[in-house]
Amino acid sequence: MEILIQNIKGLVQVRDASPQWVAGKDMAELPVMENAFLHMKDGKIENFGYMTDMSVISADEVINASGRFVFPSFVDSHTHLVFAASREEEFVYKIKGMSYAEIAARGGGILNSAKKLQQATEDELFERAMVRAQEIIGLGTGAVEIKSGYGLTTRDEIKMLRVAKRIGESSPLKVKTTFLGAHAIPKEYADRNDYIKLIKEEMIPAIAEEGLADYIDAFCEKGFFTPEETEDIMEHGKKFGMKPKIHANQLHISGGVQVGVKTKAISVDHLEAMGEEEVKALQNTDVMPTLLPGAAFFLGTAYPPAREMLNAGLPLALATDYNPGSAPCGSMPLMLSLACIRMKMTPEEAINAATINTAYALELQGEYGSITKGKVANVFITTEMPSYAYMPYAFGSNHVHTTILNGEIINKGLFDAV
Ligand SMILES: N=CN[C@@H](CCC(=O)O)C(=O)O
Ligand SMILES: [Zn+2]
Repeated sequence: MEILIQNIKGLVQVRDASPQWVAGKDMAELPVMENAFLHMKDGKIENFGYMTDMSVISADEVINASGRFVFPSFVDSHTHLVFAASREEEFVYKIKGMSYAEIAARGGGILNSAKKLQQATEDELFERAMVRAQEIIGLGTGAVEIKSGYGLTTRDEIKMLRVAKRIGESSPLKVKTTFLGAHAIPKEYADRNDYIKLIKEEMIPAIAEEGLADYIDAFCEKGFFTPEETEDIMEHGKKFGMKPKIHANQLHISGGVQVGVKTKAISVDHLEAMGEEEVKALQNTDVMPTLLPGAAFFLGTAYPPAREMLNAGLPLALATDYNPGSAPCGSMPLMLSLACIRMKMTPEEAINAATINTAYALELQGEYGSITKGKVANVFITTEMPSYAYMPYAFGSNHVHTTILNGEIINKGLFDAV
């Protein structure tokens, strides 16, 4: 299959040689080629350039993108896409003033999702998660990380990860999986060490045996897992080939950032509660700080101090955290808007954060996250818009018009019939 997109108003995130990531001041630079063409062949980006330099290309499909922009598909590097049911009853408790921690302490929150997930079959979970997978494809996402963490028994954690893997096999999404058995301690464990022992001695070996997880995660937070426990679990996971990616500093300065640095995590995610020491700890490391503004928006907590982190020269990634408890939304375009509006990131910084830097956070920067020859042909064409900054500016609408994943047209002209 060969696709040619021509007369592109702006080809966004074009890079001849893709960097590992972009950090600090460099995040303000977003390379955009105006009046461009993009040629995709056999699932890969074959060539791109200015229309004035285009030679004759005989493609199976020729798309005229005049007035529209072409972006590399978003990489959403943090989701809990597999869950059994929504939790809007807790949404109402929150509206009435109860905090996330109070709801969790009363058996709501993660434990509530675990109860529902344990009752669902693998096929039921798969069907429900596939609906979400289709939804995020329509919102411009092409690669996604999916965590377990609502199973909390060996059987159910495995069930979740099998479903996550099946999504990667049954949809055009590139999927990476993360084992998050250390999401919460189930109520039946009078001694928390017994649950941690189960994670280390039973869950991790069984999951590794089936090759179900690329990464290992823990919710390092007051009332969940301590920094010492997190470190112990991360180190154990590493022995089984799972690299750390940690839920850190969401509600408090939890020590999660430092554990991430110490255990050489690929990313530390959330970072709503950051002090100077945490920012410093991340400097000169390979850890990608990943911000999840959908959770701060939904829970009404402080937003991560993005500008301070950028001023300190750090790279930033942006992901949705799509989950039923703290961020029931898988829209990467909305994350761009929240990053700009609430965290004072510029559109250029936000787009870099949601493409090349999230690709790094999934170790996919060699194949995804930019328009670079030889990378996977994962792109979307926008609706007609005056500039690429219109994408985060005009929040709440879907500006993704046509989705191409692995060099195949997935959704075309979603709004043409409207
Ligand atoms: N913070 C921990 N885990 C999820 C929320 C889980 C839930 O409430 O179901 C998060 O990333 O926000
Ligand atoms: Zn999360």
